[in-house]
Amino acid sequence: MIQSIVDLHRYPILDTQAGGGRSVVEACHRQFRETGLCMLPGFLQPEALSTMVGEAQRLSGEAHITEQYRGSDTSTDPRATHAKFGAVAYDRLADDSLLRALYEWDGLTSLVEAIVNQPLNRTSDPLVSCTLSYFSQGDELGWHYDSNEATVSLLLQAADEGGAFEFVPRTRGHGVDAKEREQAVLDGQAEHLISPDLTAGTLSIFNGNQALHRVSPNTGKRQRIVALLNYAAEADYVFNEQVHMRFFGRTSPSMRLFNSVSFVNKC
Ligand SMILES: O=C(O)CCC(=O)C(=O)O
Ligand SMILES: [Fe+2]
Repeated sequence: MIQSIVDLHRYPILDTQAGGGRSVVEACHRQFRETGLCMLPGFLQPEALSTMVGEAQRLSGEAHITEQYRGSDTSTDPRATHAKFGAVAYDRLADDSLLRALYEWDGLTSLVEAIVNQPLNRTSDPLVSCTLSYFSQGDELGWHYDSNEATVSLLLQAADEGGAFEFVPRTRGHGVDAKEREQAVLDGQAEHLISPDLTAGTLSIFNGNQALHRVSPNTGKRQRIVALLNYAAEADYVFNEQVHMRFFGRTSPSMRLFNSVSFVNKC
């Protein structure tokens, strides 16, 4: 099954202790240690990528649009963060969804753990564990930090103009004057900005809790679609209700049923 999802020729990660798998992990770990960002282009098999895009497009109509000006863990500078994009929760992925299968594959958790060199667990959140974000024309996710130890994203469809992922390594952390660096980033003067030309099917792993990063405004017509796969150091981690409400406009799977029933009644 997993061989029809992940390109195991390019990334022989069934065994990360020996041979090619070990080399992949070592190279990724080095990238992650040096910059806090590691990318695996062409991680998905082309057919799996188009199946995932198909599922994401089928679900796009029910994306909850979130718009906010400050996240819960933004920089010290009040100019951060404007965010507007659509989000679909984990419970909307089909039982036979390839994205769900990839997230629930223990081999991926082991790979991420090896790259970041820290024990991690998939989160137990019925909504946030693995989500889809949709950036339509004009949407963006302004400069921010994440609260997770490590963020894993899988780009399913790139924008045709704008919608770029930008990342400033080690904006904050030990012995760093975060305020000065954050201001430079927000002034457009960041010294070490990384702006990779991400292609669809790329898996990225980054320490978004130490590096300011953003998705620049999508100025093109094509929707940018990205899957976010969440992990936590603690077992059975569940995000709080504020996060659920902000991204999905509901707090639990049953609320969705309740909302759609009341919606039908109003029609
Ligand atoms: O869409 C992306 O590539 C990054 C998303 C992100 O930074 C986030 O959801 O916190
Ligand atoms: Fe982020």
